[in-house]
Amino acid sequence: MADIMNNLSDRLLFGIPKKGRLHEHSLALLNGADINFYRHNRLDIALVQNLPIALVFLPAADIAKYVADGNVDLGITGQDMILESQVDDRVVHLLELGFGKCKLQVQVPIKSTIQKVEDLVGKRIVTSYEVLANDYFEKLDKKHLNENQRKEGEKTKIEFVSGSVEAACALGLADGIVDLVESGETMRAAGLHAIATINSTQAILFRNKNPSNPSLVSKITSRIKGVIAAQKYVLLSYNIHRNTVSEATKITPGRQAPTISPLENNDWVEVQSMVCKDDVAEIMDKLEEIGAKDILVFKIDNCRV
Ligand SMILES: Nc1ncnc2c1ncn2[C@@H]1O[C@H](COP(=O)(O)OP(=O)(O)OP(=O)(O)O)[C@@H](O)[C@H]1O
Ligand SMILES: O=P(O)(O)OC[C@H]1O[C@H](OP(=O)(O)OP(=O)(O)O)[C@H](O)[C@@H]1O
Ligand SMILES: [Mg+2]
Repeated sequence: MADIMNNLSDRLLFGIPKKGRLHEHSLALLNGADINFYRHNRLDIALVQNLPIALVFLPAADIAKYVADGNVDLGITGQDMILESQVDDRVVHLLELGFGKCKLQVQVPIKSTIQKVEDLVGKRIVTSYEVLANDYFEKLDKKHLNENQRKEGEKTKIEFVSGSVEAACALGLADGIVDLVESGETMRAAGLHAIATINSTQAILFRNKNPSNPSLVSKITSRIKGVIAAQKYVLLSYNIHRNTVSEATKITPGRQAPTISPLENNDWVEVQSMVCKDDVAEIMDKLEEIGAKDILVFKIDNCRV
């Protein structure tokens, strides 16, 4: 422990969610970016073995503030946490990470008479997103209540709970909640449905305005960018008659441009191109239709684009 503390001064501090929905995904990114570390049992700081970085494992909710205040140089958390912590103007967004995707929604019991957000004006809301819920309902209050009513305490009441928000209506604590929805399973299981979306969020890599080692921040950003691109794309290779190349490369234009290599048989060429994983089946169908042969799909382990 003492060793670790003495070793922090020359290291870039990188905040990683210590639990919850972003934890495993963040570790997978570090692994893909070859950021190797050993974490002692129960210790929330880990030294990276092959780079001058120390990982600091923190609750996702705190990472935004630590990065904004400069206690930590770089971090991963949800965009929602950055907004909720009110630090958006004090950090620099580097990369959207493609996980932790969900929506912050206003939800009410399916059986309730409340059908639209306007019906919640003046009522009780329970949430873990006090700031965002307050902003949202303050605007609604302004629209639907006059100044006197707002002064006389007829405003919508926002109450904070740190988790299990979905239970609040059934427990009689709230008329509606503001909570995250991904699959909708939690919401449905609690007998709730969404009547409005406040915002959509995903995990991002972001930094402090004056990181201690900017070139190392750039290096990590490029590595992580490569890992994300590798997850998103596959490499497609196929053979096609020269006469059809221009048609084929319209189907697979590549990120920059496709690579075209001659084959021993002069009339045919091999084309290699990165394509989005989600589109690959449809692209293969189209290539087959125009006469492409030997269509192969390769997984990309890592890349720089
Ligand atoms: N169901 C979900 N699907 C996708 N992303 C989510 C989900 N729930 C939360 N997130 C994202 O993860 C971030 C951290 O939330 P999470 O609830 O995982 O953290 P936590 O409260 O620290 O952990 P826990 O709830 O396990 O105690 C949120 O700010 C949001 O961006
Ligand atoms: O739409 P779903 O896929 O069901 O996901 C949404 C749920 O995930 C989060 O809860 P979490 O698992 O973090 O539990 P918590 O309430 O203890 O924070 C969030 O607060 C919702 O309850
Ligand atoms: Mg949670």
